[in-house]
Amino acid sequence: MALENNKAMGSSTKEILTTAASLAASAMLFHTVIKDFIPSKIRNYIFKGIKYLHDHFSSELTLLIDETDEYSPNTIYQAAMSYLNSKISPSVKRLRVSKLGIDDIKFNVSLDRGQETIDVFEGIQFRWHFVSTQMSKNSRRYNNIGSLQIEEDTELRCLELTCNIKHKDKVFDVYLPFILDRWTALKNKGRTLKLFINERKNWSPVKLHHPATFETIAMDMELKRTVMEDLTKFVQSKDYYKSIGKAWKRGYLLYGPPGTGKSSLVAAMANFLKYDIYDLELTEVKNNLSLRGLLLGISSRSIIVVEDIDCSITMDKRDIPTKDGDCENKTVTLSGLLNFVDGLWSSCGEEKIIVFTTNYKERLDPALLRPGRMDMHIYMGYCSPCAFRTLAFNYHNVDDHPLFEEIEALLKDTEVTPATVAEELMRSVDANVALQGLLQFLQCKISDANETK
Ligand SMILES: Nc1ncnc2c1ncn2[C@@H]1O[C@H](COP(=O)(O)OP(=O)(O)OP(=O)(O)O)[C@@H](O)[C@H]1O
Ligand SMILES: [Mg+2]
Repeated sequence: MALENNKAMGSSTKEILTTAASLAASAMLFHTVIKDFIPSKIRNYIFKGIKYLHDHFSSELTLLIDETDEYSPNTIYQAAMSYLNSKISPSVKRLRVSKLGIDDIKFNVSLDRGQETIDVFEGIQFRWHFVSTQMSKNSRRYNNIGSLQIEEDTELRCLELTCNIKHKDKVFDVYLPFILDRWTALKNKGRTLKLFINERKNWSPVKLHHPATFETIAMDMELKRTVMEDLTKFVQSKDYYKSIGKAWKRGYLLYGPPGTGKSSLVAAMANFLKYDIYDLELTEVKNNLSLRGLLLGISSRSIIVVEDIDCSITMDKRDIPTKDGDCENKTVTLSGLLNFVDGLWSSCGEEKIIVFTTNYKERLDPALLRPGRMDMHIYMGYCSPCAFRTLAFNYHNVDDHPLFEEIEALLKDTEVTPATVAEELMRSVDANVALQGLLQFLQCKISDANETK
């Protein structure tokens, strides 16, 4: 449209465009010459004028793609960042290099802040510029629901996409959808799952290589089937959640003694659903405001796990009002966490699973156990005969053995965790030796218990 306008305007417009372009090109030189003679306020004023002229007559279209859309990650930004990693022009002089795991053969190379790269797509040239702005410490602003937010040292990251304005339709109809499709395909196809850990206010990813699957988890068969069905139903229920007006998320509370497979079950869930895990260490989080920032930075299709919830949260402290009346949080509180779990924040972004684990369910605040808060409570108990068979198969590939009957009878009489049974089974690569060792271990344990009675 803009191009047609230019044509209609004829050669005089072309002259203006050329003038504006050369004005902009001379700006740098101009800046160098005048900076010693003209005060900065007047200088800025002159530059704003030149920029206005340039923008007004320019035939370029620039799209700004912010990292976050209000409080949720911006999918276009994520897709474009991933796309650009494979499109960096040879002329780019500054790159960021990382490696997700020690055994990863490939380096992840990405643009550094301030760098530009050119992508040619279907013969059209697109210029990408990675812009980063540091917001000053303790900036205060009101959010869209009118409450005061205090933000510290925020970095605003943004991608600028520039092309000729005549390609505007192509950008929206073809180029950006292509980048998004590529990203979705990459995310779903044989990708390595990630485990995110919170360090101060940010999430740091490492590769998730946990081998646990629902096949290897030793637990009651019926319970295992119920959990798997519940997860499958959840991922297929997008429309259902929408129709009942609920955020598309599900909460699980895993409880039981140490070494019964709670963390392993979380890994099995992630491997089953192909979801990333966000391991939220609450003791590392300064206050509810930081917690909110972290939670809002979590992508959809992920599992948020808070381990040992009974130890990691302040149950009794509440928000402490400051002198000037603002409600500034001094610590992470249960109310802050619950606000997220079933409050408005959790509806930003979709498809999330929240898992809390604890060794002591009875120590949890009743607010956390209230009906409807955690959708499913899963007890991970001591090793049952059925769980033992799974472990024997995991470690020695045996599904029957003459010692099974005796071991299973002893397991009914004593409390041994699957972790302990697994440890005994790993003592030898020979199944006969390992099972004999386990049998002796159980016999000793029971006779010790009888002696102390
Ligand atoms: N139910 C189980 N099925 C298979 N392996 C298990 C199971 N429970 C424990 N294990 C084995 O024991 C190890 C420790 O288990 P895990 O860390 O999952 O227990 P946990 O319940 O999370 O313990 P904690 O309460 O101390 O965090 C696992 O790496 C796994 O090898
Ligand atoms: Mg654990």
